[in-house]
Amino acid sequence: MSFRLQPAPVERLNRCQLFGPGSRENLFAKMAASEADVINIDLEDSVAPDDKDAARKAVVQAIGDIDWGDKTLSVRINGLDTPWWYRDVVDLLEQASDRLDLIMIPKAGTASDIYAVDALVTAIEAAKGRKRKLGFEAIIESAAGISHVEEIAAASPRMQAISLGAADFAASMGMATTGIGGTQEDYYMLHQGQSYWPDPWHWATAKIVAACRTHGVLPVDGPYGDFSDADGFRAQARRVATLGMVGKWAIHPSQVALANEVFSPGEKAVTEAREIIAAMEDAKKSGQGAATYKGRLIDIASIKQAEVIVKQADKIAAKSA
Ligand SMILES: CC(=O)SCCNC(=O)CCNC(=O)[C@H](O)C(C)(C)COP(=O)(O)OP(=O)(O)OC[C@H]1O[C@@H](n2cnc3c(N)ncnc32)[C@H](O)[C@@H]1OP(=O)(O)O
Ligand SMILES: O=CC(=O)O
Ligand SMILES: [Mg+2]
Repeated sequence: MSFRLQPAPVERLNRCQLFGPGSRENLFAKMAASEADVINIDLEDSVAPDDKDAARKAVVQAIGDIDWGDKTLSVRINGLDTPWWYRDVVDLLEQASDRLDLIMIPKAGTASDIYAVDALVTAIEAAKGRKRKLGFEAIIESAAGISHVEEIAAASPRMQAISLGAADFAASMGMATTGIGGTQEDYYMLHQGQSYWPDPWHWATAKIVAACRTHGVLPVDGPYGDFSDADGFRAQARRVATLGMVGKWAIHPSQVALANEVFSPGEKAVTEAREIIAAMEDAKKSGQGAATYKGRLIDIASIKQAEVIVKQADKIAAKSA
């Protein structure tokens, strides 16, 4: 282990981030009433250019007007390659209430992108005497973003989460697909006449998780476009959960329960994790660093693995208490 301990990410649930266009005001109350841990109101790609100004105005208003309960509230601003992003930041910080928790920076390509937004946010917070410091989340959805993901994760103490955006990522990488996430028909292996479909998102997912874990940032999976395919969503979510991601976006309300289900450890997993911790306590008392649990090796590392599950279960229990 490096002498530098791995920093802990922010202590909050992030199982599901529900998205909705900032131009569809009638969805805001429905989003607030959902079971998602995080709400992302979008000013970027789901809002048409002609609607940008009206959407921004509506979002600024809704941040203060709607009861968002205990949800983490985030607004996705426009990309730094557009004429809209600075106005998004200025109006959100000058005019919206401090109920806003985060802004999401799309298409982050380098640490300088985060730095530029940080500089603007810091200046407005000081000028306006805003008491709550705004947090950031970013989307990795370009070749540049995935190449520089570690410096992006480290770019600002405001950074709380990073998502993989499969749609723009596929476009930027020149991938031969129009699907958003999930299995890709032509990405297969042939063995003895049988086809197998590996995960084309695996490399990017693992790279994002490593960068995030190094710098105490939450790694999150982005959209699964086919919202009629619950099984496909579940499979994608289970794969990224296994690789260390803490949650997934929902681009339709039907995906919220699916994400919550996958990123909430089941009773069996929690019981087993608690039993492993207890078995290791017993082992320690008798001076052993390793023990046997259900016929398999457990050791000090098993405690840390089990704690990931127990901590998540405790956070969920605290939320519903
Ligand atoms: C690649 C990316 O960047 S993804 C992130 C950006 N994209 C987005 O934010 C898109 C988010 N999703 C949406 O805009 C919509 O869900 C769509 C366009 C996909 C489908 O919208 P609709 O055709 O209205 O969906 P549908 O008719 O199935 O809606 C069913 C119900 O859920 C509501 N609903 C739909 N989307 C949402 C949402 N995002 N949040 C909350 N409620 C919603 C509808 O108002 C409707 O409510 P009702 O039963 O009270 O009438
Ligand atoms: O913004 C998200 C994406 O998948 O692109
Ligand atoms: Mg995108």
